[in-house]
Amino acid sequence: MRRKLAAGNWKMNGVKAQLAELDNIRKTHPNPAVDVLICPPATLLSDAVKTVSGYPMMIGGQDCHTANSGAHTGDISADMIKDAGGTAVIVGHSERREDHGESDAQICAKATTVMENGLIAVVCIGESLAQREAGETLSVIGAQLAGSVPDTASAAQLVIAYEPIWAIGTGLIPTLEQIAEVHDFMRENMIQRFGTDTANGIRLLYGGSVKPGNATEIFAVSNVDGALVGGASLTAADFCPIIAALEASAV
Ligand SMILES: O=C(CO)COP(=O)(O)O
Repeated sequence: MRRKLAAGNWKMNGVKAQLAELDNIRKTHPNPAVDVLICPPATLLSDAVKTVSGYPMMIGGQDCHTANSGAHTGDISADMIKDAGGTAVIVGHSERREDHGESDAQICAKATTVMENGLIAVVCIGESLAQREAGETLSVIGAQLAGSVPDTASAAQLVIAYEPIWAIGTGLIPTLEQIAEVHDFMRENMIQRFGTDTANGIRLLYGGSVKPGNATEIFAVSNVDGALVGGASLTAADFCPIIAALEASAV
């Protein structure tokens, strides 16, 4: 039904030498049984696409503008990412929301542009520690889903990544029960909005301190269809065991 997805977000890490890690992933997993996506910094997009030529790995962007072109110094568009050979774009990462003040409405507009360009939008949502401690997690997630996911979304072009802000880069992860609660909530929310068929095709990823050591237990959680991995996607040595754990969970 849903093909599992192991996604890596390199964030602002990597110069050309980093592309060797894509080769290493390819050598270790020549024929992955799950979808694999790496989102390098924009400067490496074209070279990353060339590096994985002939290998079933998707390459994506980490953000894009809402427009396809125009007077927006420093921004890149979904059209440019597509032109470079990318097939997916992360939108609404909490680091973009925080560093650049991005709102749900802007993220929704970005996701719409990504989909209009025929690419997959990986829409990120997640609560802060203060929101979790205040018992607001599900209401925050519900509001972010309502505000950031376009009405026009199709299952094939939408991936949602649940990334609790306090779990990103901290080594902390929610309990498995907490992950299940949010993922079940997200699935139900999508069913209410898009109907069962579409909702059951949307991949829901968990992100935040996913490592080789915790991947297997996270992938066994209800409605977790893969991971969006930051730090542990930077080396094949860390990312390949995560791919393997996802493959094992898929059988
Ligand atoms: O933000 C993340 C992926 O987008 C998660 O980052 P870490 O895996 O480094 O915690």
